[in-house]
Amino acid sequence: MAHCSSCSSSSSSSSQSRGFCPFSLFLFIGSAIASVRYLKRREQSSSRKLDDDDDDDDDDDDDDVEEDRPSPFRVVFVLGGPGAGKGTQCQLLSENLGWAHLSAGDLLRAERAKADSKLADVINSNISAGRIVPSEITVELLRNAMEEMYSGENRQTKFLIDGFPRSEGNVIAWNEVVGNRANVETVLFFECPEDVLTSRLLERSKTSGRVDDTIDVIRKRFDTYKEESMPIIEMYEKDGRVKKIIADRSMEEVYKEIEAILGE
Ligand SMILES: Nc1ncnc2c1ncn2[C@@H]1O[C@H](COP(=O)(O)OP(=O)(O)O)[C@@H](O)[C@H]1O
Ligand SMILES: Nc1ccn([C@@H]2O[C@H](COP(=O)(O)OP(=O)(O)O)[C@@H](O)[C@H]2O)c(=O)n1
Repeated sequence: MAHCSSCSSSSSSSSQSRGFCPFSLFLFIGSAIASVRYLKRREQSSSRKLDDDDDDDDDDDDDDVEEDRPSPFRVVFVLGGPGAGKGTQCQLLSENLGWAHLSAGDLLRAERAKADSKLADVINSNISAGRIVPSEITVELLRNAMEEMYSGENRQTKFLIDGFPRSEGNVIAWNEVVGNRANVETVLFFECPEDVLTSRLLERSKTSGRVDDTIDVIRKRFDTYKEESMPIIEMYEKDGRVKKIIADRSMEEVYKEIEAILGE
């Protein structure tokens, strides 16, 4: 057993001769308790790791999102008709305020463009028809992008999610896959008359190279928006998370309003 310096200095010879020092005993018991606690913790963490490994088959990626993340991701959904200016504003906001911009449409187009993508056909057929791509595809792309940005150098935790959720299926898939690991703080709703949207989209079509920026598909996208996306915006309006943005104004005016909202 170790001897403490206070005992040794005051009565070293007597304590050594008796082989007992109360302070040393105290230290010994303290370190024994600490060792037992340490071993217990090690045991718990290794059995937890095994559980995780077992879970990997069913629930593999959930652990990646949660791993040592202190609090839920902060999310703002950005909704509104095609051409309302969602992408334009998100781009500005991410440059100036540090929110990451994730566009559901951009992620789908990027997946479609991959040479080896098995999803290219299904994504393409839906986008070309102005319909909603199956929700599990879109949510998976979003979830992967969020994880990637969180694991990157910046440890990104604030996301502007542009063009999502656009249907009941989108909401259900989000709740299943991301759920309470993200806190949807606000829903920005860009309101803009249809004739303005049409002229913006036709203007954009001159340079966008998008297969869906043609008048026929634009009309179909408006129908999809009214039938599937508007009910989702109304749902969020009821729970008080919607901030309506009058989008038929200059880019600067729209930007200032949103900047004030996100800066609150
Ligand atoms: N406030 C605005 N006023 C005029 N044109 C705009 C405005 N905001 C965006 N645009 C233009 O309208 C088109 C559609 O904008 P975009 O941001 O791509 O919309 P969304 O992402 O909602 O489809 C783009 O060509 C963009 O440059
Ligand atoms: N949540 C989403 C977002 C986009 N999409 C598809 O991607 C297309 C383009 O969406 P986008 O957000 O890039 O473009 P805008 O319609 O807002 O201009 C949509 O018309 C849908 O076909 C989807 O299926 N689900």
